[in-house]
Amino acid sequence: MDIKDKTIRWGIIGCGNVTEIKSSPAYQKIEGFTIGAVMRRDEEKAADYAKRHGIAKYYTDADALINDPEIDAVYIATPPDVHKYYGLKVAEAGKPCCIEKPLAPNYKDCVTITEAFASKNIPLFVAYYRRTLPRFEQIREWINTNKIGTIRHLHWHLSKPTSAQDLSGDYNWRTDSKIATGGYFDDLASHGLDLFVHYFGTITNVSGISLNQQGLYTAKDAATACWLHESGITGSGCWNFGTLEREDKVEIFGSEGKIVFSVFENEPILLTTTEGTTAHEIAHPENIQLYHVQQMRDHLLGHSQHPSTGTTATHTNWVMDQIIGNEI
Ligand SMILES: NC(=O)C1=CN([C@@H]2O[C@H](COP(=O)(O)OP(=O)(O)OC[C@H]3O[C@@H](n4cnc5c(N)ncnc54)[C@H](OP(=O)(O)O)[C@@H]3O)[C@@H](O)[C@H]2O)C=CC1
Ligand SMILES: O=C1CO[C@H](CO)[C@@H](O)[C@@H]1O
Repeated sequence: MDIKDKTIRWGIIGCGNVTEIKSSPAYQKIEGFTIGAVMRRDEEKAADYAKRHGIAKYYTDADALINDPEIDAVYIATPPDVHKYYGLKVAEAGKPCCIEKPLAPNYKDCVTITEAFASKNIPLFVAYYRRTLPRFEQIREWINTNKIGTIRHLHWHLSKPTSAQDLSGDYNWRTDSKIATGGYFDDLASHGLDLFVHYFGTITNVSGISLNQQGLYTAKDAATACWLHESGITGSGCWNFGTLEREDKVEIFGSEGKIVFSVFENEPILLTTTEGTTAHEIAHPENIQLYHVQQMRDHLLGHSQHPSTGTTATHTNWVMDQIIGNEI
């Protein structure tokens, strides 16, 4: 039976934090999608998750989920170090796939994953859901309709205090250099950089400085960079994970105005034009991946093209590797 004629049954590999509210409920809410099974290595937690979310089957073996004939598509929501391992198996099984961000810990692995799906002409989506959120699409509309004139430059400053977990020395995959060379940069800066490419196109030149200032974990904790989009717009960024105060501020500078917003916080967007400054509150859906999931459904039905694919996410990893200094 053609995928277009039936409800698409998703299997989820890795059912941790991101899936609880942000993603899984969206897969159950969108008409034409359902969740057929989940998998994680801890059986008790897998069973508990399936029960709480009303999912019929759970596995501790990913191969069993991937090859289950009652599973049509697979969402990989594990930490990034095993995205390639599972992604290649899903491509081999010939099933559409969505992989959490970042697509992999480095650009090379992203290329391998993306080519595996492309060679079989199977859709590969990546959960950079900001590309589908009304709040960020409103900004894109202002940019594209020259609301602030010709765009010249953008700057993003993201900083966070050292957390109790960072100080405790307890294991955290987000700051393990074997999983994320750039630490919280990989985890968080990826979202904004991906969004800037969505707004302004491919980045052709980028240089960065990155290091570990605090010595609290193996990953890096500080980075700064400048770059050029193919459109001629310049960008700069600064990410630091050991400051007194939290800050998350993007400024887009145009010839006739400015847009100020935050990537993670829900403060109003400030739009300055020659007529003054206005504040705009645009709420997110309860399950923040809702429109991303809806657009995967529309893509699979052949109605529209999803904005976040293996190809777009691979470019984001290329930019990140340039900044963090991973070998390309
Ligand atoms: N788009 C977004 O807003 C967000 C995206 N993310 C991304 O989602 C992914 C997961 O993050 P998060 O949910 O916070 O992580 P968690 O640590 O909360 O959960 C990870 C899950 O993956 C499972 N897992 C870990 N290793 C393996 C493995 N080798 N095989 C199978 N399952 C495994 C764990 O279960 P077990 O140990 O039992 O196997 C657990 O269920 C990351 O890529 C992250 O960057 C995260 C948060 C927000
Ligand atoms: O991608 C992400 C978005 O935000 C979360 C925190 O607020 C992160 O932990 C996460 O990995």
